[in-house]
Amino acid sequence: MTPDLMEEGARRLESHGLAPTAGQTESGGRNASYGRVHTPGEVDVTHGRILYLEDVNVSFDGFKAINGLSLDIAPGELRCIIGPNGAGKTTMMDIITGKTKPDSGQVFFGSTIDLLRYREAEIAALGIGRKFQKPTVFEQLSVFENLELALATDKGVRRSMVFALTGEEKDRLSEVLLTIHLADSAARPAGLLSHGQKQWLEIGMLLMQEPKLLLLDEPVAGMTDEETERTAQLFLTLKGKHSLMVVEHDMSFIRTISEKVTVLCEGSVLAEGTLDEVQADERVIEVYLGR
Ligand SMILES: Nc1ncnc2c1ncn2[C@@H]1O[C@H](COP(=O)(O)OP(=O)(O)OP(=O)(O)O)[C@@H](O)[C@H]1O
Repeated sequence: MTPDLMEEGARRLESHGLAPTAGQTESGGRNASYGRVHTPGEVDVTHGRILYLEDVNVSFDGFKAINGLSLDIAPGELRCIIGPNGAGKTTMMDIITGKTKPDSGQVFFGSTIDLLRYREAEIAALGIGRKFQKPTVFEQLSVFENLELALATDKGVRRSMVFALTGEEKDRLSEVLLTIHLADSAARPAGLLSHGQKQWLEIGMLLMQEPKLLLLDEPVAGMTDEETERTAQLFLTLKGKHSLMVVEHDMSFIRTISEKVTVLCEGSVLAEGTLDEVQADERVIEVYLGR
């Protein structure tokens, strides 16, 4: 959650006579990228790629966390990223979202938008949404109000306490409530939701901003089997309309949703293909899946 969304949430809570809960977020400083600041232009996907990384390198104190990383994602694709701890998966997402600037390489959104020229908030505004591992929602606000709040930042009306939803926005909010399986819980305080429902709500908050590309970091960690299954269905619904990059360790979840899987290791792509293909790859078995 960006500072401006935090501020807006605090104002909303005050207007309800509620004090903002300290530690509203649990994401350890790695927060979701809300806060669209301007209307995004169209992303040029005529070359069949919504995201394109070429020979990207990042070192931390001489340690190469990302090492000649190249990959691309097609519009509407649902790409799964797997790999051992420390492979560079989070750092790759940090680079795409502008949190970390690489030492060298290219990172393009569509064919024309050079992401390395933009700051984190601007990249969110361009239509790249990021979901961190832990849910980040305003627990004292209702599900509906959380979604409304995501729209408020989208509309650039952070300073106004009250704004009227247009018919189109009401429709979007209703559609998102259905998509995230929370239509029956619209009036519930978010704090009363289960862990899985909070995750869906946060995904819904991103969806309110109509992102073109969604980056999701371990979305089913800590979920029950039923919640994991519902999340798989949710992602399959989102695919096509949005492009998704999903980092996950849960192999049965990946089997349910995946088309193409990329295996990262030591900061670069070790293997790419269907889950069956990468699971049969000796190098992947060696470094990640075990024998
Ligand atoms: N800011 C930083 N400073 C120093 N080293 C870092 C920093 N960020 C990441 N690293 C190192 O870079 C490597 C890649 O880390 P990263 O978090 O991207 O891996 P990961 O694939 O996401 O791992 P995991 O599956 O455990 O989340 C690790 O060795 C990590 O310790």
